[in-house]
Amino acid sequence: MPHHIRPATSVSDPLTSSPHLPEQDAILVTGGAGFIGSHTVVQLLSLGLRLVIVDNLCNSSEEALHRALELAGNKGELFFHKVDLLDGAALEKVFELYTFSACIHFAGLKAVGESSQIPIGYYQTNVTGTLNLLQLLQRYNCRNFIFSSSATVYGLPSSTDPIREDASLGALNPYGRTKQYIEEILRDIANSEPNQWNIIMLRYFNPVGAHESGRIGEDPNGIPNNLMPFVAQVAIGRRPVINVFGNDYETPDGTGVRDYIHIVDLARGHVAALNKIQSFSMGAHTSVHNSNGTKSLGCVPYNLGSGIGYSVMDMIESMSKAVGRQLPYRVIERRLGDVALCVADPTLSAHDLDWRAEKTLQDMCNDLWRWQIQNPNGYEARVATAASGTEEEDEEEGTLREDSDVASVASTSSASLPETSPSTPTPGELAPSVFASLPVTLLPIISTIAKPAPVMISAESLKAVTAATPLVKPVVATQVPVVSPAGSPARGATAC
Ligand SMILES: O=c1ccn([C@@H]2O[C@H](COP(=O)(O)OP(=O)(O)O[C@H]3O[C@H](CO)[C@H](O)[C@H](O)[C@H]3O)[C@@H](O)[C@H]2O)c(=O)[nH]1
Repeated sequence: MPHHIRPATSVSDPLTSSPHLPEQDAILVTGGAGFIGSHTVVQLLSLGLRLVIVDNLCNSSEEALHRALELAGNKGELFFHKVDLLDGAALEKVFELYTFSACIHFAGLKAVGESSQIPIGYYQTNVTGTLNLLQLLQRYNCRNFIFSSSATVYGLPSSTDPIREDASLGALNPYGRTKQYIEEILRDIANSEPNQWNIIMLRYFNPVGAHESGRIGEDPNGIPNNLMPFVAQVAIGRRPVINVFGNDYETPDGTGVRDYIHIVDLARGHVAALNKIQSFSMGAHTSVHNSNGTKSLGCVPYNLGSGIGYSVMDMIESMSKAVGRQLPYRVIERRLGDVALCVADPTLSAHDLDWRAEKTLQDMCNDLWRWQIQNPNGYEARVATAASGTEEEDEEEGTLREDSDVASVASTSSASLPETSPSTPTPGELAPSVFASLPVTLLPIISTIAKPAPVMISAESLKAVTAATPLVKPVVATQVPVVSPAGSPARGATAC
């Protein structure tokens, strides 16, 4: 039975508020408990949508889903299945339970360094996992798909200009190549069934920050690879000093420049993409055609970035402002594979998706700090691990403590918390329940997909029921590199 996103009242609807779904349909969200996934879930729930989350929780916490539902004011519906995408049989059980109108695919592994050490694991998890998912989507006739791609697919920028979607691709590591290959696969699939697929590939630049409530945020495993989670852990006192990877780049202050984007802006980008897909799904019912004459969107990449570049020193300065004291840093050698600058040209997203990044750098830092100070060890489920620390972490901190080459001394005691602005979920239509007979609870969680009929359990018993599932970390993003003197954002960019 074909499923379509319910047409809005007219094609010219701005479609910015709430994508409407047929009454019995749901949106499948893979990796929905991860950093980008959970923030997107808040946006979608706030619109009253029905979501089915599939996540193996290897790098995420179900607690994020509980909090997401709270943040959405208990709007919408959320069903969670702890399933690994490599377990095709378990995944199919999920497809047997619901009718999906669209899928947002976040799940995957995302650590650049690790991907060079275990490339087979990365190709298997990211590429094979995606193929399993796509096979089922095709079999169950859902051809509306949003993919978490990454600016990493661009590889080494050929110039210092902001990067457009038509730039050449050339990922530099196995992680990036999994994203690039999946993009190619998606193009092939769209071409194989003309006028049927609506696929949007969102190329994330550098997502940072947290929900403004401080309730959900990034909770990396072990030592953070990315700049801002590391900075936040220095701010909270879990690590002694920020390492600045080189200050001899061709940038205004010599440190690397990137296009940082607030996680909530990024999450809104997924709603914008869903709206775009909805308009084409509508086209299937009407005489609306794409500009190239086709009735479907096909497969289109969009950059999700601000178009503004900030240096590492800009980030440290803004985070210091958020925290209320100068954070300690030291300059060390460049990190292998880093580029000087990488910034998005967000023109196409603004034009086609009616989406723009709205939040400021200070918003990103204030919100990140709020999350970090309210959740010093991340989500509750990880407290035990974080508190004991890994051997690697202890070793590193020991080394760093002896290092005197720091710009200032960390002191968490003077930490200040930025003012909290209450979350204001977008009002939206409450979707009817998939299972009308089931009581609506705070978080209807279906834990067992081994049975054909869903079993709803309480949030409290969730951990007991969600036994072991190996594999995959939920996704997150990616990025790439532009420039500005400290505190003054540069539109676009110049050197690489
Ligand atoms: O401890 C750190 C971490 C990072 N940096 C610097 O901070 C900037 C941002 O680094 P991130 O690691 O936060 O982000 P990247 O842009 O390097 O990495 C992103 O882009 C990569 C591809 O280029 C991958 O996609 C990766 O997953 C994604 O996070 C870079 O100039 C980097 O050199 C530091 O100085 N110190």
